[in-house]
Amino acid sequence: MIYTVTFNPSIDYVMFTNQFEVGELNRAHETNKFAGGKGINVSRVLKTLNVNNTATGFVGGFPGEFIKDALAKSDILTDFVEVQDDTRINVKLKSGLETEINGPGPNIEPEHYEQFLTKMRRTNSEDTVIIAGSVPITLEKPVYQEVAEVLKETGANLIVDAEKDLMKSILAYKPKFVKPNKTELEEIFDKQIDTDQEVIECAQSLLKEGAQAVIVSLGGEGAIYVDNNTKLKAIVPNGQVVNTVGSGDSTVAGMVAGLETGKDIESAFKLAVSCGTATAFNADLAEYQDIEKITSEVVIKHI
Ligand SMILES: Nc1ncnc2c1ncn2[C@@H]1O[C@H](COP(=O)(O)OP(=O)(O)O)[C@@H](O)[C@H]1O
Ligand SMILES: O=P(O)(O)OC[C@H]1O[C@](O)(COP(=O)(O)O)[C@@H](O)[C@@H]1O
Repeated sequence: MIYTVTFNPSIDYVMFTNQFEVGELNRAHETNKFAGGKGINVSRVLKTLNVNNTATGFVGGFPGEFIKDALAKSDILTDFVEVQDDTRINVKLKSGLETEINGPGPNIEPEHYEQFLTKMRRTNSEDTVIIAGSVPITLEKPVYQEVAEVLKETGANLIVDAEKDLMKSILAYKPKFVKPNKTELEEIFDKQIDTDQEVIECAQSLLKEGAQAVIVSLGGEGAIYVDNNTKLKAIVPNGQVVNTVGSGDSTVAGMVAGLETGKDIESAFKLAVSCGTATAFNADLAEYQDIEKITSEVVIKHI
């Protein structure tokens, strides 16, 4: 089974405004609410690609009910730990520019965390676990590392999409791949990255630290894939960007789906970026027909 872990899910409240003035009354002309959080987005796109999976993590209160309900409607299996506090609601403001405010997340009690670890202890070497996104601030333990330690024992495959220290903390556990975006890569290496060669060198450093492969997503510039044998660059088509929230998560989902269905690295990577771009061009996450169309337009080069 494929499991996605979202420690800190969210309702993504997307508001489209014609203009936005800080400190003034602004009115949205359209709003949407989506079940979000990085692992949950991966689950949703995996399901769109007909790859069954189970979403786990912590949910609470009415936003938690909203998320479980949305996933059930999409036939996605869930196995969340229920907490007392409300799951966060993240605001995504689309006013020409994209502005995001993400909440800190609910209180997670030690017994909730223990219940979650028990679920991870039930995985086995046939399973893949994708851990993605931030950790609620009340969960002070090194949870990424602790989960990676459990998975090392059970033999399950690990895939990670998280910021700076969270991602760095698990490299030694040899994740199948990690997916920083360019900004995250710059934060990890504390320097500005301007060229593909610099991206490759940073990715290779992550390989040296233990990652088996690295996908660096570059927004509208596509993405670069690096492992010890292969270096690929994906060029994505131009189109109308509607909402890039979840693009990176969609990239992760496409890669997992590609590998899971036996595609070679190049085809899996092509599917990955096609999912990312199909999401960027849509109000919600990528839809199947759009992914198929964009796949025929993406160009993959060996670099
Ligand atoms: N403006 C865009 N035009 C086309 N594709 C995009 C655009 N922004 C994002 N994407 C697609 O989504 C992927 C992930 O986007 P990126 O912004 O790098 O990740 P994240 O959401 O993690 O910050 C990119 O590799 C690309 O395929
Ligand atoms: O856990 P974090 O880092 O606060 O991120 C959560 C947010 O990221 C998202 O998962 C989107 O992530 P990406 O745009 O990087 O794919 C949103 O659904 C959610 O609001």
